[in-house]
Amino acid sequence: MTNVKETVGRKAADYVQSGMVVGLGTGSTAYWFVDEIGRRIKSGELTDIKGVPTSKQTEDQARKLGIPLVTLDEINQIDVLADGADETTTDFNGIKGGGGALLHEKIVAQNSRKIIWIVGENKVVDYLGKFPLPVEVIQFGSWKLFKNFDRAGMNPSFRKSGRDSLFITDSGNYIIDLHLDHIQNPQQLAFELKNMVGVVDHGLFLNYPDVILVGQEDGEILIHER
Ligand SMILES: O=C[C@H](O)[C@H](O)[C@H](O)COP(=O)(O)O
Repeated sequence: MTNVKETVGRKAADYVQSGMVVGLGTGSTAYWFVDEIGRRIKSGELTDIKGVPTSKQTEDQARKLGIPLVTLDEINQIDVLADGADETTTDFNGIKGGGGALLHEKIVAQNSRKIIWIVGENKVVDYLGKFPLPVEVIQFGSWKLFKNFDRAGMNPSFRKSGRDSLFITDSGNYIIDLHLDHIQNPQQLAFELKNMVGVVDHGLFLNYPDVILVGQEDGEILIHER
C-alpha cells in the first residue's frame, strides 16, 4: 500500500537545491520531507543546506539526521518551506495547527520565498472549517476568551495534552480549538481573531502556499501551482 504522506513529503524535496535555506515544517507529512532532506544531505545530493525548523519536534528530528540548523534571526530569507496542512482549498487557503505548531509555522512561512504544502487528497476541501480551527492564546485570561468564543457560538474546546493537562505550545501558550464546521468568511474571521487581545495567532493560513502537492491513494501526485 502506498504511504501517501511519505510519497508527497519526499517529493517536496525536489524543490530544494544545494546552497538553500530550507524551512522544515511540522507534522506527520512534513516528517517525510525532513527525512528526505537528511537522506539527500547524507548521500551528497544536497550540499550547503541550512534548515529552519518550525517546532521543537522538527528540530529534534533534524538534529538526529545531521541537518545543519540556523535560527530565523540568523538568515535573511528562507528559500523554500515545505509543510503539511490540516485542510486546504485549491485556491491556496488552509487550516494549520493540528499539531499545535501554527505560530512558529506562520512566522517561518512569512519569511519564506516559496511555500509548498504537502497533503493527502483527504485534506483537500471545498470550504474550510470541518477541521477545528486552532487559536493560540496566552495563558493569562484564556478562560475569559474561551467564554467569549462560547457565547459567540463558536464551540470552543481547550486543546488537551493527555487526560488532565492542557496542551502548551512551543511559545508557552494554550490552544483553543473552534469547532465551526463551515467558515463562511475566512478573511473576516481571521481579521476578528487577530484583533482579540490575548489571541496570539490562529490556524487560518489564507493565501499562503505557492504550490500544493496532493498525494493520491494511487501513488500519483497532483500539483496546484499559482
Ligand atoms: O501544527 C501542525 C501543523 O500545522 C501540521 O502541518 C498540520 O497539523 C498537518 O499535520 P499532518 O501532516 O500530521 O496531518
